[in-house]
Amino acid sequence: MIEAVGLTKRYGDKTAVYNLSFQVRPGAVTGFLGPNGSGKSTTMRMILGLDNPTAGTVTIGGHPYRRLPNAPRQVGALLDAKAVHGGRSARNHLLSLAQLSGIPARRVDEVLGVVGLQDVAKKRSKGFSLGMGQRLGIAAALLGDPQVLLFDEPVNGLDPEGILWVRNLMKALAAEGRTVFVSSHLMSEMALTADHLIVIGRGQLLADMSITDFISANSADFARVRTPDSDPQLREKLSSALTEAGGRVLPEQDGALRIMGLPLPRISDIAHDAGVRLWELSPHQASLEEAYMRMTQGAVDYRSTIDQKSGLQQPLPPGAQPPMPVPGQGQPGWYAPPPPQAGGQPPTVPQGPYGAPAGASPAGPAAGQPNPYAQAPAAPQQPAAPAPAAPPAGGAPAPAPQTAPQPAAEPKSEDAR
Ligand SMILES: Nc1ncnc2c1ncn2[C@@H]1O[C@H](COP(=O)(O)OP(=O)(O)OP(=O)(O)O)[C@@H](O)[C@H]1O
Repeated sequence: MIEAVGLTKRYGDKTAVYNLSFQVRPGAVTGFLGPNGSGKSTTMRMILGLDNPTAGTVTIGGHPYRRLPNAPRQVGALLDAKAVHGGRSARNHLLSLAQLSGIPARRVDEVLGVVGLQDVAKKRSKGFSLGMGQRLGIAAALLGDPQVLLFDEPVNGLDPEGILWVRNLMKALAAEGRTVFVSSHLMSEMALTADHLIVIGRGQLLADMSITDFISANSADFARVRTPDSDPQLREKLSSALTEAGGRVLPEQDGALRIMGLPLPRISDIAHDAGVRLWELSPHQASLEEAYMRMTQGAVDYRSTIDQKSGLQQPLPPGAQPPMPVPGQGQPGWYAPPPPQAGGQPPTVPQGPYGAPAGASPAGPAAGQPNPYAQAPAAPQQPAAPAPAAPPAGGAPAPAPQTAPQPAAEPKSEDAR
């Protein structure tokens, strides 16, 4: 298990991670989500002992990474697939990593087979495609047959077959009882792969819950209603009637209406009473992507000037009400309506492992430390220059950038796959 408690990282004035507490448990794939620059890679580097926390702790199997005995056999990681000596063959790259960690050479051939690179094992990695590089990075992570695995954007550059392979691999690793922690920007992929989600925004915890809970806590059930295209007045009439009855009405891109706050039978009755024929009346639940967008839109650092100026919103139809802002979560867009609760309040969310709300609100400030985000402007910030990669911390032998280690407290079977 990975456990972070009050984890904070500052780079000069920049607070990359603030008071982050979470657990990543074995036997499940835990997705790690957050907008660009929200602190995912920094968190992973701290887990792997590549960066020192400014405050707080993070342990693997109860030990800081650097104190794990034979760490490369306890924890494996893919952080940067490009961090490979391009002049070396895939096999030699893995062999050198194996030698450093006392892993037998036969394991190199095994993992090359697992990731499907056996036929190009003797080719120099500088000729590898992005997808091949990702596979080589995954092979390096698997080398020590670790119980704990961290993957930073593992499906980057992979084709659909490769993405499916990674998905099945993650699930299989978790099914073997391993701890699998994976960051990704692909929500649809996370919805298919992860059992549990940890979501951060501007370095702070936004959610720590199962995918199912995350979607229901951050999205609203809604109905789609479509009136005959030939008569736009019917749409307006229905929109007014539904609004009058207490529903929230938003336009869909295809001309339908999205209705929140009214059950389907009631919508049907209202339409009937108003003399409006319906071509569609269907129940819906927002996708993980919509739920994620809704949760994180207040914590996005980098936003297109086009989005800033015109937004994604469409003009509302007559009688329709704009979505209400949710405290601490920014202004919802048309695709991310507030939950259908009185006053547009955010839903009750499950408690996190430390008693703090694991859902919409960030964890409280660390004792004695001011919250650096307390005064953060709601408006998007100016894009900053890309951050330089953090150097390995201190003088301790750092793991190879893409190959980090695995935890001591959990038993593991050698060559289990
Ligand atoms: N070595 C560093 N020095 C200064 N600032 C840094 C350093 N590393 C990261 N940062 C800053 O910390 C913040 C978090 O960066 P991080 O790379 O952890 O985010 P991320 O969530 O992984 O982003 P992405 O999804 O774009 O990879 C960013 O604002 C980044 O510029």
